[in-house]
Amino acid sequence: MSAGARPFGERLAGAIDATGRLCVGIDPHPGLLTSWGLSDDATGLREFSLRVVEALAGSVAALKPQAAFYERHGSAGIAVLEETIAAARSAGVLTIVDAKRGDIGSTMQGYADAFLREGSPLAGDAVTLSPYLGFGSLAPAIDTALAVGRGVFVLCLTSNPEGASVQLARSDTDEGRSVAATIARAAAALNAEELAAGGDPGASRSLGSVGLVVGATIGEAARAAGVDLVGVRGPLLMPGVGAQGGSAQSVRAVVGEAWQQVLASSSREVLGAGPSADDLRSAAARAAASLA
Ligand SMILES: O=C(O)c1cc(=O)[nH]c(=O)n1[C@@H]1O[C@H](COP(=O)(O)O)[C@@H](O)[C@H]1O
Repeated sequence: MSAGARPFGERLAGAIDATGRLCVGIDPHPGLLTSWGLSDDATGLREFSLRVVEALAGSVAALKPQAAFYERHGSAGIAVLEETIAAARSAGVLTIVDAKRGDIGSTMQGYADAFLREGSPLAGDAVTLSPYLGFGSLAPAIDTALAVGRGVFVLCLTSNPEGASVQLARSDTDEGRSVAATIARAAAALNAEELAAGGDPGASRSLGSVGLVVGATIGEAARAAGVDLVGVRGPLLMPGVGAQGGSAQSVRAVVGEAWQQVLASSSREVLGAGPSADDLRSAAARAAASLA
């Protein structure tokens, strides 16, 4: 899909309405390449990625290629990531490039140019960002995304157990709020501005283009951290479904009233059903049905 006039949040809401709340991560782990009968090199990576796009386009709301598994193959792997993004665009499925970038503002513009600028071969429809140099340092990426109808997902409450030691810490500079709550409030302010500018300040089903990453495995952490997920008014990318132990039930328990914002994500559990396209589609359909 060519980014442009329609905001990312609106395009994602349309994809969720059409196909359900599932995103499938394209995480070509070496073990998965082997179990699919493919070589652990750029040729195997290409075959794996294009098969996933072909099998799942049209039946999931988004695909999320994990940049790490392309970068480990060097420049040939990055070329495959570019080809995967282009194939998904041609197939009409949204892509979230999982690159988790974050740096000082001036360098952040470089990442924005790579992952969000119109015409960049590494630009999907959205990118994951890490806010631990300060949410404000992400401004060049967020500004670039919003200007061209792309989106971002900012890490807020991650699925890994180590995340809590940083994300639940209380800030000295933001009235004692948790780090996660500070991040969520910053995203909420940007979404309120975007939705108001789009003439849709009140509609509860609208989604802004600044999403948060909230793990499917975090239990009560959003409440403990004082994070108002409904108030964010942006999509909640929820990895951890499947291999990390998360499920539709755990997603519901984490988000409560914010269900309409959920985009649950699963990688290994779906990919492990391959290489047959039918088996991949069945695994994705089972995961999507549990989220209906
Ligand atoms: O940003 C992410 O997608 C992400 C954030 C997070 O908190 N936890 C998390 O697992 N992820 C990513 O989601 C994917 C999870 O893969 P599976 O555990 O195989 O479903 C990996 O690519 C992770 O890097």
